[in-house]
Amino acid sequence: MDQLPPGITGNVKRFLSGSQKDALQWRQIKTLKHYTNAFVVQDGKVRSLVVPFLSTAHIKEVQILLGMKKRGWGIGKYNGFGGKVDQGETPLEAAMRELEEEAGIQAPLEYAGTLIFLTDDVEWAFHIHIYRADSYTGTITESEEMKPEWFSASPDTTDLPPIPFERMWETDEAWIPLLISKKTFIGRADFVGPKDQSKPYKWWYGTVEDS
Ligand SMILES: COc1nc(N)nc2c1ncn2[C@H]1C[C@H](O)[C@@H](COP(=O)(O)OP(=O)(O)OP(=O)(O)O)O1
Repeated sequence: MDQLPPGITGNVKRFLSGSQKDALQWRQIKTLKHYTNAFVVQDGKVRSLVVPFLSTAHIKEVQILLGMKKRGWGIGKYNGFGGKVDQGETPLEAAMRELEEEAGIQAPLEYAGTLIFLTDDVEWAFHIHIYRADSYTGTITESEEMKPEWFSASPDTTDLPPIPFERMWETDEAWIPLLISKKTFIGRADFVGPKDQSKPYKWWYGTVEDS
């Protein structure tokens, strides 16, 4: 196995890695702050596609709920719902709280993966606990922080817009497919540049193997 980036542990298998400039090293992790990010991924309608001269294929749509961040860190970007883990909370409790505060819903969240992000303007490493759920209860409601919207993970079969990767954090495109296909993942991405224009220069994503 190739050398794992600092902060990545466990029985992992590399899925994708890269760098803009090979000479640059991983940033040093001085302190970690814990964050959450929660996604609802649900089956949509079953569509029938007629394949000429062959048969009719029945394709199930997959839909993902994202929120457009209206303020603060990552403003204007689409992401899952989440924020800092408060003192005395477990990451799961924080994820449930943030999902309710930001999207107005409750969901049976399950652990999906872990991401570590470092960047110029912030001296700590973001340790993000990612969760997903297949269903939710309550009414999806826009909050002061997030504007929720459904997107399609199977764009040819639906009227919903495709996942807006061009308006998400760069490198999200690497792990969102793992989240959707329920493969537990772990990753790290180091960014450079000022806050709203920071770009990844080194990244590593892997799947977590059963031990
Ligand atoms: C590249 O960096 C990031 N990528 C992705 N996909 N998500 C990220 C990245 N950096 C941070 N995040 C996530 C982690 C959290 O879910 C939010 C940030 O949380 P926020 O700063 O809004 O924390 P809150 O507790 O909500 O802050 P308030 O005090 O403003 O409520 O973004």
